[in-house]
Amino acid sequence: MVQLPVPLAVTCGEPAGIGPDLILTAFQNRAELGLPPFYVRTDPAFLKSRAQRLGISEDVAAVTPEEARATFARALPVVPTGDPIADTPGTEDPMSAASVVGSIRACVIDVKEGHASAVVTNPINKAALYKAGFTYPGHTEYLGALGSELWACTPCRPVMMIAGPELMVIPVTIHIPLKDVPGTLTGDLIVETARIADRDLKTRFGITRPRLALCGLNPHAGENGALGREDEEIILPAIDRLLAEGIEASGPFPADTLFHPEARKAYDCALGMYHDQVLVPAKTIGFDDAVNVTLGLPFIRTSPDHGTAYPLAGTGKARVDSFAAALRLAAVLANPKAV
Ligand SMILES: NC(=O)C1=CN([C@@H]2O[C@H](COP(=O)(O)OP(=O)(O)OC[C@H]3O[C@@H](n4cnc5c(N)ncnc54)[C@H](O)[C@@H]3O)[C@@H](O)[C@H]2O)C=CC1
Ligand SMILES: NCC(=O)COP(=O)(O)O
Repeated sequence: MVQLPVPLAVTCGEPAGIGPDLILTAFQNRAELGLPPFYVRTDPAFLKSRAQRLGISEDVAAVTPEEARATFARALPVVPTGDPIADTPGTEDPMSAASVVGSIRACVIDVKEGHASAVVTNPINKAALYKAGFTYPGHTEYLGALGSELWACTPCRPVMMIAGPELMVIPVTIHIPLKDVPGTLTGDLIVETARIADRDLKTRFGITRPRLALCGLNPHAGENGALGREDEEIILPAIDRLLAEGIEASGPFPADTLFHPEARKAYDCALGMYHDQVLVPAKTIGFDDAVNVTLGLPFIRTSPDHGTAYPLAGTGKARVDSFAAALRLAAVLANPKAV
């Protein structure tokens, strides 16, 4: 008998967003999209309601994580979170925050307990969760905390990577206000981030000698200090430290000319000093096929590269490509030998 792979655990994300639509569309087209088996942790009645709204007639089955693998061929396996969720596309319900966060935590526990091979998250509305008392800036930071807690390893240092077929990028600082970036950027932060990138690109992505290109912080990478000193005083010494460790780091490069096709041939992954510096080119070049991957964790986590897209929720207009790519990549990273 052919043994099916261990399924992926998928979070519901913000119920008012497009996450539920993506789950249902992906399941409906699982064969054409070449998707590995997965199950979702949410309220099954809510997903049935969204399916009806979208005109998707696939069965939704309430299961345990152990039953999910065998169910996937006939019905969308859903492990109930216990809390009822209202189906109100585009309008968030403050009551759903606990279920959204609980779904993330439960999926990570599933991996720890061997029920799932990896976690794939759907977009959350960060502001809505902050309002409900969620203290982490985003999934990335929360998953780092869960990794440290559940694996009892030295504190996990999660690193955000947006990976597309044409460009892979990492923001060194992640979800912080732009005004705080210069004060947060230190040599240690850059070196730590690049070490994790180097290690995970080798071990998870099979790149033998990852070439990391580091962006400068200031226009023209500081123009020899005339346009800012961080490039010379923080980033350049960090690159020297990385080179001394045998990590193939280069830069600091002016970010405005690092992302055209010819420049991209010279590196495997670009490290930016702040979120938008590298997420703008990554999403511009690969919005539909790029995947958000968290490096530095003791488990695999991927996610689509986009957000909740409220106006599209419940309309059937959300494109499933990035979510499908996130499912496929999670399965590959969780089981590299199967590829
Ligand atoms: N990983 C996560 O949980 C993420 C969550 N967010 C959250 O999403 C919310 C909305 O953020 P925005 O900046 O508006 O980004 P967004 O990605 O939701 O939307 C940006 C634009 O892309 C379009 N779009 C997004 N996904 C699409 C898809 N699958 N198919 C077709 N069009 C799509 C939207 O309609 C909109 O025009 C925020 O609350 C933010 O916190 C944003 C990024 C990642
Ligand atoms: N813009 C991408 C993003 O912010 C994703 O954040 P996270 O929730 O995956 O940490």
